[in-house]
Amino acid sequence: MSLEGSQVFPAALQPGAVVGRWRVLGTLGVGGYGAVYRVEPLDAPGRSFALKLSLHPDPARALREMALLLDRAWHPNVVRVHASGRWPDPVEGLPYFVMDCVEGMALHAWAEAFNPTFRQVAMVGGSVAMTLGVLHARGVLHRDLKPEHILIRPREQVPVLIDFGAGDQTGAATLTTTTLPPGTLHLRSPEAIRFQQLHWRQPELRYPYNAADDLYALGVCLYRAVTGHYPFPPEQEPELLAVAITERLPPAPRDINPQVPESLSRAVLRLLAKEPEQRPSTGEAAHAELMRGLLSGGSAAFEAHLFDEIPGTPKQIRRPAWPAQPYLKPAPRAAPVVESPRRRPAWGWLGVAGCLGLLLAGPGTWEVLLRGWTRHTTPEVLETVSAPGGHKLASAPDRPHSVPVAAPATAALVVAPKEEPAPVTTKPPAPPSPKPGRTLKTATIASCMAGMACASAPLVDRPTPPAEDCPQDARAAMSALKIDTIQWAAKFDPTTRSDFVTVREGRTAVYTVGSEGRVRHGSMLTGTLYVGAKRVYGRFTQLRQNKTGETFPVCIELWFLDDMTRGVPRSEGGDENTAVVPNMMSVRSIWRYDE
Ligand SMILES: Nc1ncnc2c1ncn2[C@@H]1O[C@H](COP(=O)(O)OP(=O)(O)OP(=O)(O)O)[C@@H](O)[C@H]1O
Repeated sequence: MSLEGSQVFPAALQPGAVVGRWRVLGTLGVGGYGAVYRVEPLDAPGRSFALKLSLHPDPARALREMALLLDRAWHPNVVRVHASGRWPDPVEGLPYFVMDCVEGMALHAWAEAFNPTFRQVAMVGGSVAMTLGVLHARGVLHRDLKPEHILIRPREQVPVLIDFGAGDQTGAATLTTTTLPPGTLHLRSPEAIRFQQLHWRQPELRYPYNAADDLYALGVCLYRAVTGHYPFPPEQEPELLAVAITERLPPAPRDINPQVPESLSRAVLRLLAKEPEQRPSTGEAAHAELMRGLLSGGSAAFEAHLFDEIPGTPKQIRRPAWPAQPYLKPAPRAAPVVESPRRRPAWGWLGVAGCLGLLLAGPGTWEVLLRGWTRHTTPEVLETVSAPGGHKLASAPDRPHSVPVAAPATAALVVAPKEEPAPVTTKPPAPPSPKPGRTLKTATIASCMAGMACASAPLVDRPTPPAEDCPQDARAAMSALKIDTIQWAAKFDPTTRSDFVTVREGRTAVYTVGSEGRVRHGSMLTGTLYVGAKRVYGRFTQLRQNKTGETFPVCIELWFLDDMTRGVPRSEGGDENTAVVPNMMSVRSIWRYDE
């Protein structure tokens, strides 16, 4: 392959390409930050290593990951680094480092492909917990633990942690430019999400990520391994997912897969406790809990295999079903997570958490709660936050930031018929209605009447949304659709003849006008609107192709052609949550959402 080609596509090196003194043999994976290749040394062919080539010229993240792996994160269960450099220019090029090539499978894939015993899973989980314990004691946090980052070597059944790119160590300057470190929503702890909801108007604040967050993520990984499902379905709308993580108790693993030994089920659920202080306090404590049943009398249950095999098709497992109503019980804040009440919820559950949460939560949460409220009018609706079409099998796309390499190049461009959020447009010249603040006040008064002390919601202008990189899969999809460098017209409400519409902050959908690239006229863009004092900003992350219903990840923003600036100027009217704007506006594809 030519050097020129390689320079342009660091994520697509072909076998035979040479990086420093390493020859590429194949691709192991492509994540949001780096492409990982199987390589061999030019001077010692036949030995396999993994080379992670940064997709970004800024060396900060790669250097930080390397420094962690070489120094404080050194551990037998953590991938080891052997060499580093820059490519193609040894000084100015993209940073890369070379590590052990872990001949293993991601934890969830291993669980399903090998159908190990609960003993083996408990040992693997315990080993990861111990490793985290050691790292935490050294001040190292992984911060992006997920099944894809726990590789299991099948022969020895030894877990190896990879991808410390989001990792942190005490004393290091923060690289994070967002409230939360890079990560995946369905693995975020409830307290991290609550922090973001409380402080969404202060993007300069950084969540103090800590050991309890890593242990929560381990709980999610183990839940996925022993049940075949994530405790909260990743394919849910992000707002619903966030509410579920903060407010709902997942079913015990044993309720999904009755084979899970009681003690293991309890240990996994403890890792998922809503409050960090209800989780094991250290990795070592988590290890002890995961091992408890193995060492006591009930160890026979640990000899069972995770899943039943489908008769007549050895090696094919039957994944346990996920209940249609998984979250029947609200999570009372500060109650032990293992003691889930059977009662139907009363008004009182909106208590202190509801009061504070409703007053201070981010727009997504407001929107979700409001939708529930207006549709059902009783608080019981908040019990059912499962995905509209029920929980999908865990093999459905998990939305990791890494794109599995085995998938075809168009893997991100999946057909995923899924209920979209209703557009939040309302027709002018009617005044903004219903006013979210009013509905929320009703809800808030209800919770205040339950005896809680409540303050009134602050009415401040929102800062512009924080900067954010466009994920790799969205870039690939936009290139494939041939819309990566264009701006085109869209309408908030294609059914009205009005020139202006009233829009509301939160989840929204707009419709493209005219076809561009491979995108049809009338395709739907879904995303989030931010209502500022002068302009309305919009970030759209999914495109649904008109007629075919195919969905694609994208990075598209509202753009105003007249002044060539992000966002659409507000017309007269509206309030802090709603704005009157032209129905027809421009959108443009971007590779980074800027502040
Ligand atoms: N040392 C390794 N041995 C084998 N495979 C690896 C190794 N390191 C990474 N991989 C594979 O490459 C994929 C991407 O690597 P990695 O997660 O480090 O990249 P990233 O850009 O930081 O990803 P993310 O977007 O998840 O943060 C991994 O999910 C894994 O499948």
